[in-house]
Amino acid sequence: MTKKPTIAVIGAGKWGQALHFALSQKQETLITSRTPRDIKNFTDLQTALNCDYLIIAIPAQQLKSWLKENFVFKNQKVLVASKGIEASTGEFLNEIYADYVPSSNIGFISGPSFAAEVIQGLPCALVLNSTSKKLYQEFKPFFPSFIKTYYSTDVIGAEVAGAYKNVLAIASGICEGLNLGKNAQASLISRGLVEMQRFGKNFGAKKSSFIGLSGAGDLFLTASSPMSRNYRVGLGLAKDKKLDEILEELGEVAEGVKTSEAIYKLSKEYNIYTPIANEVKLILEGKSPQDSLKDLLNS
Ligand SMILES: NC(=O)C1=CN([C@@H]2O[C@H](COP(=O)(O)OP(=O)(O)OC[C@H]3O[C@@H](n4cnc5c(N)ncnc54)[C@H](OP(=O)(O)O)[C@@H]3O)[C@@H](O)[C@H]2O)C=CC1
Ligand SMILES: O=C(CO)COP(=O)(O)O
Repeated sequence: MTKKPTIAVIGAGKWGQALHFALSQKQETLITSRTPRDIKNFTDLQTALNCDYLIIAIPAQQLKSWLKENFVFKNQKVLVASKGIEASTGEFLNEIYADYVPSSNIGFISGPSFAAEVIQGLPCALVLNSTSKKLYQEFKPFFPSFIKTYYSTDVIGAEVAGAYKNVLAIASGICEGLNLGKNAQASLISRGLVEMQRFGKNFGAKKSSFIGLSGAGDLFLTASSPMSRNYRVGLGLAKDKKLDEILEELGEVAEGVKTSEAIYKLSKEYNIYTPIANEVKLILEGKSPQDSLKDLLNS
């Protein structure tokens, strides 16, 4: 008799818990995290790492050290749920994972998906991006009927879109907080979409990923709703709050903050025109949003 496959979510923040809820509709799904929690099927890290299938929902900036300290490859199939670019090195997450998991065993989740809605079982559509269609076909049956899954091979496109939209959501929150109006916000979001596509193209991303769920889908979601943590960072910056204070109040990760540094670094290195992301990075460092607005209008 063949053994039933085992699956675990690693990282019990908002997204990890929502994915755990979703996957638990179809099969017993384990969950683990740095801080123990009173959640059904919560387990220790070693038990989770021994599962056949893993979904890893650890913030992008913590990933490298977490993998180094904890991860041992035992032929597990991995789905990455994080959205960000490592700020200190400018590395994409697929590059960081490449030291631990072969490309045949790894996929990246993208698309519009607020954890708060997924954990209520509300419908959504996600893209599972992997060079291996077999990996997609193995993960697909784990997802419940309220989540429609699509397959794409464009790993870098999904990664850039998921990371970049967080920075643009900060910009959009600033726009809202400054009461610049819906015309300005729509212009910002659509130029942001062009900008992220230009950035992605430099790294080999496909255009189609940016006009689909991973790009436009996730950007429209997060850049238009205070449900987004990144958008709320922008609202706070527009009200002249200090970044530390905003992040403390948030109490959850806002990946766009560090990802704006990574984009700034990469855009300088590769000479890519990324005006909106650059202004977000400068505002986070103290530039006045009004000065950024002037500079964007005149660039
Ligand atoms: N929330 C959402 O709607 C969505 C989030 N994402 C992405 O998923 C990722 C996680 O987000 P989310 O769950 O919402 O964030 P949260 O802030 O809710 O949770 C992050 C979790 O990461 C864990 N963590 C933090 N630092 C470390 C570390 N050094 N080692 C191990 N674990 C650590 C913490 O675990 P502990 O509490 O146990 O210490 C914490 O619960 C992000 O990249 C985000 O962009 C993607 C789609 C949707
Ligand atoms: O990625 C998300 C939804 O798809 C969540 O966005 P925030 O991290 O800004 O809340």
